[in-house]
Amino acid sequence: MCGVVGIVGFSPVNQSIYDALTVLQHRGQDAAGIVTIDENDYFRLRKANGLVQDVFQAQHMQRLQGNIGIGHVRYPTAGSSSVSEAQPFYVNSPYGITLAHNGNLTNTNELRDNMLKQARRHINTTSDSEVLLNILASELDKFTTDRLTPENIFSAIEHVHQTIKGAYACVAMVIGHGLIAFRDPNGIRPLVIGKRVLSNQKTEYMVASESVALDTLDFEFLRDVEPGEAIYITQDGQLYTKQCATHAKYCPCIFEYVYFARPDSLMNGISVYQSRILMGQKLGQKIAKEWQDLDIDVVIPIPETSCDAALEIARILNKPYRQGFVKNRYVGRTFIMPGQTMRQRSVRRKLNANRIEFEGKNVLLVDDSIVRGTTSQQILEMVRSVGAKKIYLASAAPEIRYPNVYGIDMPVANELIAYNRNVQQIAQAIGADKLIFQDLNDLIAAVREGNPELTEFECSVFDGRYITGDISESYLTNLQNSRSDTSKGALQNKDAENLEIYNVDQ
Ligand SMILES: O=P(O)(O)OC[C@H]1O[C@H](OP(=O)(O)OP(=O)(O)O)[C@H](O)[C@@H]1O
Ligand SMILES: NC(=O)CC[C@H](N)C(=O)O
Ligand SMILES: [Mg+2]
Repeated sequence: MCGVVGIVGFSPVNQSIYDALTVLQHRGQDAAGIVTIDENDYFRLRKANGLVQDVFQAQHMQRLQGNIGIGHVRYPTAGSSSVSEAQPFYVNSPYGITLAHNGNLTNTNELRDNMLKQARRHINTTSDSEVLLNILASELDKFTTDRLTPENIFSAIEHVHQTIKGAYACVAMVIGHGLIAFRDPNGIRPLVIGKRVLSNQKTEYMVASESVALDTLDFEFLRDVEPGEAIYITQDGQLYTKQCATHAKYCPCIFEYVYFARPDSLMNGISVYQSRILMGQKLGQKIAKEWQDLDIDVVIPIPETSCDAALEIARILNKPYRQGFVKNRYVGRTFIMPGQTMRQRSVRRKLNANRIEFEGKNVLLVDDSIVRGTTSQQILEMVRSVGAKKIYLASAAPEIRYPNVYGIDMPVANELIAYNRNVQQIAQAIGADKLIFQDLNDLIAAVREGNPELTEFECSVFDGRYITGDISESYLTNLQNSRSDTSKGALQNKDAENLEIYNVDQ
């Protein structure tokens, strides 16, 4: 669930893009990149594996000159996690284009073949985002004029929408022109736009995955970029917008609200924080109804994302809410780490139990979601070892039984703890005395309450329905073969690092 940002300003944007990426860090911890256009119309690029604070040193920031730029934090969901697949990507023709992408394409292989056969474009990595950039480049290349008009750009995006499938929220820059941003016709991945009016009345624009990036930089939130819509902001600050898809509709990813997004973001008109409070409320009511005679002493969240929901559950159940775990602030999110071994090792380093809150008590632990069960298995073991009597577990999201193909790295059903198991069997596998999940209808209702105009959500991990209509059994089998934890490990060991052609180490 990468994070993207783009700014068209009237003074250097390097620091602002850096700051925006730091507040989008929760969306991707694997690699970060910034590209700017300097006053001589050269791209200036720095990207590498690591957190934002590690990737950009003073010497990189000084080189990232220019008043227009884009940035990316990466959580790999296609290809490898090698630095050669860090974003933004660059292509030199036409004009010189760079692009950063959040999401995942579902027809990448076919597109890659077509690019080679029809446009004679070679793609040097296994990244779907490099394919996407080449499709955009190839569409822009069809105009023979020296300068593209806004209509040319929108027409190119229309064709991009017709060609690619899947989820994408993108920012791109074209030398001599400006910044382009666009969102897939289902609006699966988020994208917002904001502005900042300077004292000389000039307006700077910013697009970002989450509104929290606008807040941090004192940009005024304008609105969500609509599904299918494209935004074009020229290098001198003129804003153009157009709906570029014929059947655009809102079907945003519900997992953004469950886990990915920051609670202080406003996404598709819905406060993420409010949706989590409501998830807690609904689950609290279900627990009160179904576990009437359960003797719960205390409600404890598994930090960090579950805290908002857990607090509300405690309120509904009229039980004390306690911080039973201490979270190590120097360990990031475990779910978005690339391999299962790393995820497993990190849970124990990240969370430690406060014995006093557990000893001799019946505890209700709350998590926002249970995916592979990595967190809950280890946490429950730890909680038992510090003397908890009974351990009950509640998940603010329903059982996750299906792979995701739109930008969440859960490509294989049998890696999911709920796959082929009923609630009792999951409880047993995790080691819980009792387990309860949110109902899907309640989850949808909790999120929808913030914006009742939204009628559809992308819920495939819960119900196995894929909105783009192109996900077959054989697609999922291929995905399993290429992206399971075992095959990813093999790729990493082979030669993914050698794919690099741009040396970005310095
Ligand atoms: O069942 P699993 O495969 O372990 O995945 C689910 C867990 O992973 C996430 O936490 P994470 O540590 O990524 O981030 P957080 O601090 O935001 O909760 C999520 O909040 C759950 O706790
Ligand atoms: N999580 C994402 O949005 C990933 C973007 C892209 N598919 C990549 O793997 O780099
Ligand atoms: Mg968590």
